[in-house]
Amino acid sequence: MLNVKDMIKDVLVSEEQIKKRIKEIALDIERDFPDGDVIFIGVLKGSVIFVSDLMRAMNVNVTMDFMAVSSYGMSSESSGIVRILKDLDFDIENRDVVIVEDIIDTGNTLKYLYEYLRARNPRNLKICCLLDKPERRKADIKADYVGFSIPDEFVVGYGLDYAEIGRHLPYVGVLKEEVYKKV
Ligand SMILES: O=P(O)(O)OC[C@H]1O[C@H](OP(=O)(O)OP(=O)(O)O)[C@H](O)[C@@H]1O
Ligand code: HPA
Ligand SMILES: [Mg+2]
Repeated sequence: MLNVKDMIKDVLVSEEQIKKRIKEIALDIERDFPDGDVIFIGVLKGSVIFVSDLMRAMNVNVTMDFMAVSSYGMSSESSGIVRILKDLDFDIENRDVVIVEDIIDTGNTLKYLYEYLRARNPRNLKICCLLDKPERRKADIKADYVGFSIPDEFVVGYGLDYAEIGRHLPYVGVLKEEVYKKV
């Protein structure tokens, strides 16, 4: 059986780099919300690993909720259509909210989510993403907290998948092109 590690071309962001950057992002969020009581909204499934590590780096109270959306499905190309598969459990009106995502690629997912959650009148609505691929942007959306800006390559690991493969890797790696491009 093909090992996921044989599908990786290079390690783009190492486990150590991720750990260090998460501490810095946590400090930035604490600086913006020193009283805590922030709601982190993780976007399933890709952000699960990031949101759980980021929460544990926080020294103020945070609560978590999740939304499930999907636009990529089993492909490496965004369909452009964002489907909500699970909505929030909690009311966010007048609350300080941070959407926590693994990656902004075309921006379609976050643009949709941002507008959707803005309509519920939170006091603050921020976006935090581990990875940003600015070259690929189609929707006009920017994150307030960014872990790493990366080139236009399809990556997996640390929550990110290709057809559900690779989420468990502790680092972010570039997928070999032959895995997702039919030649
Ligand atoms: O900026 P975009 O082009 O919209 O791409 C980013 C989104 O795509 C991926 O999710 P996916 O739909 O693959 O679901 P998953 O998190 O369950 O893997 C990723 O986790 C982001 O949510
Ligand atoms: O590079 C990526 N990898 C995994 N999932 C993604 N969703 C958008 N871009 C990516
Ligand atoms: Mg995915």
